[in-house]
Amino acid sequence: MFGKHLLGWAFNPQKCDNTFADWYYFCELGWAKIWAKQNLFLELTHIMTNFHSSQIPIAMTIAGSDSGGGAGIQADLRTFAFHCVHGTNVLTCITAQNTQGVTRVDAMSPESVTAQFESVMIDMRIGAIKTGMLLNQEIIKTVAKKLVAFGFGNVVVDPVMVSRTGAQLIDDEAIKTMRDVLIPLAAISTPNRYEAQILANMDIHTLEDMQTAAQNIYKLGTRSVLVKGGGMTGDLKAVDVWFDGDRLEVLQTEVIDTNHTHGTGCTLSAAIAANLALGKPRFQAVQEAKNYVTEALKYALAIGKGQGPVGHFFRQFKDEMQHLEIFA
Ligand SMILES: Nc1ncnc2c1ncn2[C@@H]1O[C@H](COP(=O)(O)OP(=O)(O)OP(=O)(O)O)[C@@H](O)[C@H]1O
Ligand SMILES: Cc1ncc(COP(=O)(O)O)c(N)n1
Repeated sequence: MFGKHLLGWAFNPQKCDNTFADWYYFCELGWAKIWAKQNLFLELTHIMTNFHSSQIPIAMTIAGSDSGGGAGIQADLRTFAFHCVHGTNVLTCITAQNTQGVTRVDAMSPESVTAQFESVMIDMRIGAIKTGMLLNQEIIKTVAKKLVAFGFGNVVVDPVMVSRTGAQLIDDEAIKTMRDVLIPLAAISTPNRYEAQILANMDIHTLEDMQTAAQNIYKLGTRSVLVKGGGMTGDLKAVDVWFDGDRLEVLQTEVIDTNHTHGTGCTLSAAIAANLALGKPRFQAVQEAKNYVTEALKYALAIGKGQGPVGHFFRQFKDEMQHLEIFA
């Protein structure tokens, strides 16, 4: 009984309220104490298995691996964990990457992408999916086909096509497929400035441009769109524009003064997907995700020789770790 109550507290998403540290400490300390003092391990394992299948929300990321651990699948899974959402993943490519850039990319085959997707979908109840780096036209088409086959609509499409610095990451054919085939399947699309320029077919320099672009991209068929401002200048860096066919909203936070912004886009879309999996409405999911990214930027990690990653749960450990001087 005692074990049941403790597990209920530790893994109840309603009570979780972003306290990844609570969860961590519970596992590290609480669990060990229970084992040592009461020898209830087998009972707890049994309860946890039942709990897992019935109550923990599950999300999926379809994205690439970042060997440096700052973006891609690695950032997505950490973000899901912070939100107390179990993360599953479909790997689309493997990048050799660090804080200074990408030196090699190996694509997974469309057959592998299909197999990973089906394997998870037929077994678990997925609440929301996010897509990240899909790399090429074949993989984009494969993902779109599978989403349609499973009738899955709770999808956040982060159309990774152009980096925030303006470098094109996928070829023109793949961009066309992203625009014509995948974006129309999205519940929420989250283009950055340069991706929005391509999708909306216009230059973006001002807040008004971001608003017009959001309205144009909505016409592609996505059920809502968030044009992100990280690639803008000045205060607009922290401004995103939302349009869902009805509401045109400007989301603004403080600008965080850091160069260590690697993984912000991945983290934002993963946090939106986690919030959707937790059952939050779309606009609320986006608002809370933006606040989460802003917090993660405050605890960005000055690691490596280049642009370090955002700190996904370091806020929780700030008192213990401040002396290490790792934060940006
Ligand atoms: N310096 C900053 N201060 C506050 N918010 C920021 C800053 N930089 C980016 N953001 C926010 O981070 C989120 C991600 O936006 P961004 O435009 O950087 O996406 P992206 O280009 O896909 O990401 P990346 O740079 O990781 O490729 C947005 O909500 C944006 O407003
Ligand atoms: C594997 C992979 N996926 C995505 C991105 C973009 O990351 P972000 O836009 O969040 O910095 C990246 N650098 N690597």
